[in-house]
Amino acid sequence: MVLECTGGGTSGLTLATRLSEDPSVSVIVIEAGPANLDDPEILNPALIDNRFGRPEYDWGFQTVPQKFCKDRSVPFNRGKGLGGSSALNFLQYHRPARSDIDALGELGNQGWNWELLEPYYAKSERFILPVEKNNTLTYDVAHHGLDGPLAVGFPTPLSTFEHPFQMAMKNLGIDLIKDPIKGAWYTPVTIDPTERVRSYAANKYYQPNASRENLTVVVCAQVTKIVTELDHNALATAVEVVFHNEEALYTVKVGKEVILSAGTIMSPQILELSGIGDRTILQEFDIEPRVHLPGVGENVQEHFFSGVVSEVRPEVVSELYQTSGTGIFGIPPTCISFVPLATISADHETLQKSLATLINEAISSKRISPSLQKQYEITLKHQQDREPSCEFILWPLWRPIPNTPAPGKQYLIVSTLLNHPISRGSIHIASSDPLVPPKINPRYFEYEYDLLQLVEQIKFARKILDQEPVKNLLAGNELSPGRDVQTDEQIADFVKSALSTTWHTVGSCSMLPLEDGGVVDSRLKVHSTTNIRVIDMSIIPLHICAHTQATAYALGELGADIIKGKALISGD
Ligand SMILES: Cc1cc2nc3c(=O)[nH]c(=O)nc-3n(C[C@H](O)[C@H](O)[C@H](O)COP(=O)(O)OP(=O)(O)OC[C@H]3O[C@@H](n4cnc5c(N)ncnc54)[C@H](O)[C@@H]3O)c2cc1C
Repeated sequence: MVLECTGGGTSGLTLATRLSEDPSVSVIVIEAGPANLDDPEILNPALIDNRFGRPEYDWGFQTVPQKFCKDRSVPFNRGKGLGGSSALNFLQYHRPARSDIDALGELGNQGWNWELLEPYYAKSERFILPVEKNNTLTYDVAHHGLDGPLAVGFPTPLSTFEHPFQMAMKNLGIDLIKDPIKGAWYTPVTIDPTERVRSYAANKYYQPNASRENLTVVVCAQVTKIVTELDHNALATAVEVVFHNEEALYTVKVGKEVILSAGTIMSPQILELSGIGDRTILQEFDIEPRVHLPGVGENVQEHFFSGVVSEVRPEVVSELYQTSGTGIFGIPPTCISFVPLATISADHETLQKSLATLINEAISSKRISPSLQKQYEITLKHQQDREPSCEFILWPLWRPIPNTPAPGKQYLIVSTLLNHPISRGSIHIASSDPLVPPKINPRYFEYEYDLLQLVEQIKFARKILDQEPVKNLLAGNELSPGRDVQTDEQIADFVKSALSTTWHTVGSCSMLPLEDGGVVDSRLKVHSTTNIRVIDMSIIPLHICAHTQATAYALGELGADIIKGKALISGD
């Protein structure tokens, strides 16, 4: 049996490594980027954004101008090379709330719930307990896997910012908790604390198994098309995979299955180039439609990301450098809180009502599909049940957002993420030329509700910075938005200028029933095909309130068991 995995990223290498555990199975991974193995620029965990825009590491995508966000074209970095975005990400690692995973089943995906996925989070993780006793850190070993390939731990040393942040959150009525997901706590990171290197799909899954004879990895090879044959029931079967390498095109015959793991941006592009997608879009680019699947490239969701930046008192900066070597400015952020809107906003009931009204109006005017209606109803219910949808992170300023910092000064940012957005975007081909990047349109703030919620979050981020003991660390100068930005309208205007991607995009190949605009079924097979699956973050149909890498690994693990016939065997 031969399986082709296209995309050697987070889910792709997890999947390929697990599938090739069976010597009777041959696995070929085709990765567009270079191998980049043992590269200190990737391994050094302090270098988190040094590779942005460099084509050997980053696809360097951009969105189309955002109509509801000042026509800005927002940078959309994505990892390129073995490990994919796990080689480029900011290392934070944690699982989502149970309710987010149960929602996958509620949307019609038989068998999907927390009980299904939880063992696969655990299977991928090797949580390494801190060696030094640290009264600041909290964790619950029961929430972690201990024997998986992916080393996960806490950065050492921590700075002296974490404890004040936690205390400020407590003073603001946020529960301090041991582990995810509702409250303030310390996220572990994908750093191997023993080796002090980034732990990612390439060095923890692939490299230890690279000598397997049944595992072949081809790099610098961009898949351009899957060639299919149609049977009398119009079911498509993949027969060849075409890839581009150094100006030439190559073809691999499909042995058994093709699995797309090219990520949320590129998996829909490969499907559309192969004639699987909305026939109208395909015809626009003279691509022969093989399977009419209008959901391809639709239902795209992203965490919206903004924040408040404040100057740190100079003496605090020097204390930090003395006490911890590098202080917070040299370590990845670990202070995270996921909280319900109701906890942070006095206006939450008004907002909830406006969400309910928006849903009702959209239904009665037939502006949204029944599938989207189901998604929105789940989002509203999560709000009412006080499930988390807002996120706050304390970290050093790693880039000016958007005002320019004064030379020689140090800043902190409380970032805030809106994790259950209402706006839905799309990712479609922009050309029949596979080397032309797809058109990425997140449609930020198409629904004003998202803007209103983010404004509330910015106001709460300010409260954190104004709260002791954090306040005492700061010089009192707010760099962004700046103290002259006070009214809701002014904050909304700032948010539109400052909004960034969180690189957590999902949904472009949503796992949903066909009649609900789905692209893959609950066993991750592309609808109306016999041997094409998608296994990466693009299949998540309703966004989770968590960073996404833990889920990308869990999907790779689960996907391997589905293919091996060890999970979701009867579809229930
Ligand atoms: C800058 C950044 C910071 C992030 N920070 C965090 C964080 O701190 N914590 C967290 O949990 N998550 C974070 N994420 C998100 C997380 O890393 C991703 O959600 C996850 O890694 C996605 O996994 P994936 O397998 O879906 O895609 P990827 O890991 O991106 O893999 C896709 C792979 O497919 C390859 N590919 C694409 N097209 C083709 C083609 N045509 N042919 C062949 N190969 C192809 C790509 O080169 C890539 O290797 C971050 C992401 C980024 C980009």
